[in-house]
Amino acid sequence: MAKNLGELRTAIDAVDRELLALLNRRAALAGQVGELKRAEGSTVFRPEREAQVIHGLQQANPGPLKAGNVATIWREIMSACRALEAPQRVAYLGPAGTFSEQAALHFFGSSIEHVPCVSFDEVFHAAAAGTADFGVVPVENSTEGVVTRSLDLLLQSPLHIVGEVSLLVRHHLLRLAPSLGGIEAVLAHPQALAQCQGWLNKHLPGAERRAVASNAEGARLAAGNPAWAGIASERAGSEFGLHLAAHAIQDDAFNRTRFAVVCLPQTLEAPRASGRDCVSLVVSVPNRPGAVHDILVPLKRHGVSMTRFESRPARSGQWEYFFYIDVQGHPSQPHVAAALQDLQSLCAFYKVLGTYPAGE
Ligand SMILES: C=C(O[C@@H]1C=C(C(=O)O)C=C[C@H]1O)C(=O)O
Repeated sequence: MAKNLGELRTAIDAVDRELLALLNRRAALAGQVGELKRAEGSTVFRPEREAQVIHGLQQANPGPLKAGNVATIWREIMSACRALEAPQRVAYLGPAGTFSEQAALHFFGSSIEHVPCVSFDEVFHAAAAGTADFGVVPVENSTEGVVTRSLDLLLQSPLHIVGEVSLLVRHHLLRLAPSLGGIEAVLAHPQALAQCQGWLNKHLPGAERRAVASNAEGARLAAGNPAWAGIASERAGSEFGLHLAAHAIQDDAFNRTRFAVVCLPQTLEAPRASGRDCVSLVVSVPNRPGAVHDILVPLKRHGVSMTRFESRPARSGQWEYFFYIDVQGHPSQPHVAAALQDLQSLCAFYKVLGTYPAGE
């Protein structure tokens, strides 16, 4: 016979008590693992182990919970377990409500200490100087291409990449009024203005476009002037009490941004193989015919897939370039190690930016 509401709620309360006991048992076990790791001098946070935990549970999941729900729930459980040791301090381009913050929460879960910064340079500086344990910076957008400042900073910095996050980026037009009338200026980060230029040309051709340090900063300013609008996330809208005057105004419905998680090598050594890994490199080759072709040959020869190839001027004034290359796999796999070794022997400059579990 079907249970009534009261009986169902009593059953749910009983399950919640069981879950609570199990979660605390899990937290105590994670704490013991932490003690063991500290005793042997290794770092507590292991992103590749967490990626495996989530992947394993998704495989074992009989439903009705969806795979995405399983990931979200366990990311939070593991975040809470880690924070019992010491909350991780994570730097990102602030203020609250930026996509960088969203990426940080996606990667670390919400049991973190927020270190919002005013620029990408400051994010790198905070993580390198130790005022933050990790930094999260955008590296690439599916509409606008690379985030050049982040790539330049990665090249110069002692930080390495230990993880990546890919976020679907939906931009909304946010302002004090719920409609489009009377907007004189639209304030946002240059990347967001560029990702929405088609929509702005069509719907707000007369409005000035003003570049500001972040989208959330644009939203904050729009909250102080009824003739201004910001382009930012829904979260930034609620943070500053703004209406969504227009929903999802990015020109590409599938607009995504990829973020890198960076830290000093002593904060977290390179993650071990998770089974779905990526190596990011930056190299330069001597300026001679065929040199760029040559660096791709070892990858082909050893059967290593390249998922990214970008160039940036080397600023030598000589039309020389740095090449940013991502390959699939982990250097502990012999074919990956052999390909990287051959590639390195051809390069005038070679730096591994990081080895990390591939984001979804
Ligand atoms: C408990 C561990 O340490 C940390 C916490 C984890 C967890 O809560 O499952 C997983 C990996 C580490 O980041 C572990 O390595 O198993």
